[in-house]
Order: sequence, then C-alpha cells, then structure tokens
Amino acid sequence: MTTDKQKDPCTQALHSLSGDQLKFLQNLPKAELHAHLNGSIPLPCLQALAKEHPQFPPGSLPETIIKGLDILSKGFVLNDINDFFGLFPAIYALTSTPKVLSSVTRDVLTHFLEPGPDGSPAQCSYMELRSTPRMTEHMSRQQYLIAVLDEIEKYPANKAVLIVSIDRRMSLRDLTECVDLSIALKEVGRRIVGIDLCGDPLASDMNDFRHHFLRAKEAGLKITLHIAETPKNTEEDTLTLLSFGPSRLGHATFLSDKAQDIILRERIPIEIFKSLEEHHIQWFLKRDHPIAICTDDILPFRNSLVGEYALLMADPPFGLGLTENEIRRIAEMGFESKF
Ligand SMILES: CNc1ncnc2c1ncn2[C@@H]1O[C@H](COP(=O)(O)O)[C@@H](O)[C@H]1O
Repeated sequence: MTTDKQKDPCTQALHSLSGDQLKFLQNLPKAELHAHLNGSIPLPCLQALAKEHPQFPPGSLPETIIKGLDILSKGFVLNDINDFFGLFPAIYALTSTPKVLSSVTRDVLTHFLEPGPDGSPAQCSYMELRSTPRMTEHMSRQQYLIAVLDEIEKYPANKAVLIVSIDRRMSLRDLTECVDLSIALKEVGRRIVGIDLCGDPLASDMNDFRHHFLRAKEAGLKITLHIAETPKNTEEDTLTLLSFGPSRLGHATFLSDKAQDIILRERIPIEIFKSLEEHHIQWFLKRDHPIAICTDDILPFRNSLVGEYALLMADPPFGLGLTENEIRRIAEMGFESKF
C-alpha cells in the first residue's frame, strides 16, 4: 500500500538522494521568491493555532475550519484550481487579527530562514514573502500590512522583504487602496519591494488593472504577475499582462508562441514550481532562460524549497537528474532575479 506521503513527489525525490546529495542541496544558498503567506503556514503551526485560538474556545471551531484543516492534514491534491481557492476561507478565518497574523508571519519566516528543528540548515538565505492585504472586522488593510512588515523587518533587508499581492477578484476600489498603501508605506521606508497579481486566474479584465500596476511601477515598485496559469487563460489576457512591463512572472505555463517570444526576448525570469509544472522547466532551461525555483504554497502542497531542488537533482523517474553545477547555476539565477 502506498501512503499519501510516499506519493508526494518532493518526498520521493528527497528519499532517492544520497546523504551527500542531500547535504549539497541543504547547504546550497537559495532564494525563495514566490511564497504566499497564508499558503505557507507550516501545518503544525496552523493546527496549534486552531487548538488555542483566542476567538474560538475549545469545541467551538466552525465547521468550515474543521473541514479545511482536515483536507490540509490529509494532503491536498490539485485537480481543480477552484478547489484550491476554496481552502483559503478556512485559513483566513484563523488569521483575521493583527496578533495572529504577526504570529503566522513569524512562523513562516522561521520555517524558511531559520535552521530546521533537526538542526538542518535553513531552507533559504533570502526570502521575498508575498501577501494580499485583507480587511477583516479586526483590522484594516493598513494594519494588516504593518503587522506583516513588523515581522519581516526584524530580519536584515538582505534576508527578508515583502511583495504586496493584488487579487484578480478585487474590486477597483480595493485595488486602488492596496496600491496606494503599498506606495505610501514604501515612501516612508517600509520594506515593500514589489506588487504581485494573484488569485483566480480567470477573474476580471486585466486592462482595468493596468493603470494601477503602472502607478506602482512609477513609484519604484517591481512587478511580478501570475500569468498563463491555466489552459483557459487567453492569449489576450497574457499579452495584456505582459504590457504591464513585469520584472518577473509566476507560472507562465500555457503560453502562446507570441507570448513565449516576448518573454524570451525580454528575458523575464519565471518563478517555477516543479512539482506542479514538470514539463515546462526543461523548456526554459534549454533556452538558458532565467528561472527561480520556488514553493508557492507549502501548506496545501506539502512541498519545501529543498524538496523542490531535490526534484531537479533526483534521477528519473523521481526528478530531472541535473548535475550539481547545473543546480548551482539555477540557484544563482534565483538571486539574480530578486527585486
Ligand atoms: C496555485 N497558485 C496560485 N495562483 C494564484 N493565486 C494564488 C496561488 N497560490 C496562492 N494564491 C493566492 O494567495 C492567497 C493566499 O495568500 P495571502 O492571503 O495572499 O497571504 C490565496 O488566497 C490566493 O489568492
């Protein structure tokens, strides 16, 4: 019988490595450029939070949270992107106050930037954490951003920075507020380096968002965009997003020839998650195009940055069987693509 754990591609790849190979990957300096805060909370931290949540005394957890935690603890399998977005209301119900948000931000930064509980080296030495400012009954979007920034800024600037995510499902009013806040906080010296576009890949007409992304760019913020994430994303949508002048792209999986030409010509680095998108990593590598290996959401996907690198190193069928030199070069590309 195979367990869920054995089926997970990162775990399989890690298990297939020799001790020396694992050590090489653990000690390799790595940058994490694409991790969503609420998708990156280590599962045990979220479970502990549900147990001792100030808002939910024992026995009073709402059904949606219980169900969401159950799916996350069994391991989520990505078949339909809408099932994926359906997981977040349960997580959000647990991270709706500034205090809890600070605590989960600390947990995420600890997971990535501090040595592991078994004494293994930190997953990475530089992290661009991203998150969508969320207004709840307990906090404004500004309070949200300040809670996250206060934790990030406990680390030196060469270790941790924030990218503000804009959700494609946002109203223009909320989008305006998020961009205004990002610019204002950057201007007073807070550590926001860029703006991201995320959320349901098919929502909204991106022509309506262009003006706000250009405003952010003019204020010195870099732009990264989730782009061509599903086969249903149209060429028109992809070309509209490319017209924003992004400095990096997330996923970029289902590209038309025209979009590919622009991305290759402008050498726009791609943030890649191999466990999800095995087929196209080789395509970019063959063309010597800059990529950055990232985790995206370790909470539902049960991956890790070292696990993603193990997928590069492990021999087929568990990985791509790349050499140490090739992997070292890929890790360097991550640092070269930082904001
Ligand atoms: C699988 N790939 C993906 N594609 C698009 N958007 C994604 C995503 N993974 C995560 N998010 C976005 O990040 C939010 C959670 O983190 P924050 O609340 O911002 O910290 C999700 O609600 C979703 O909008």
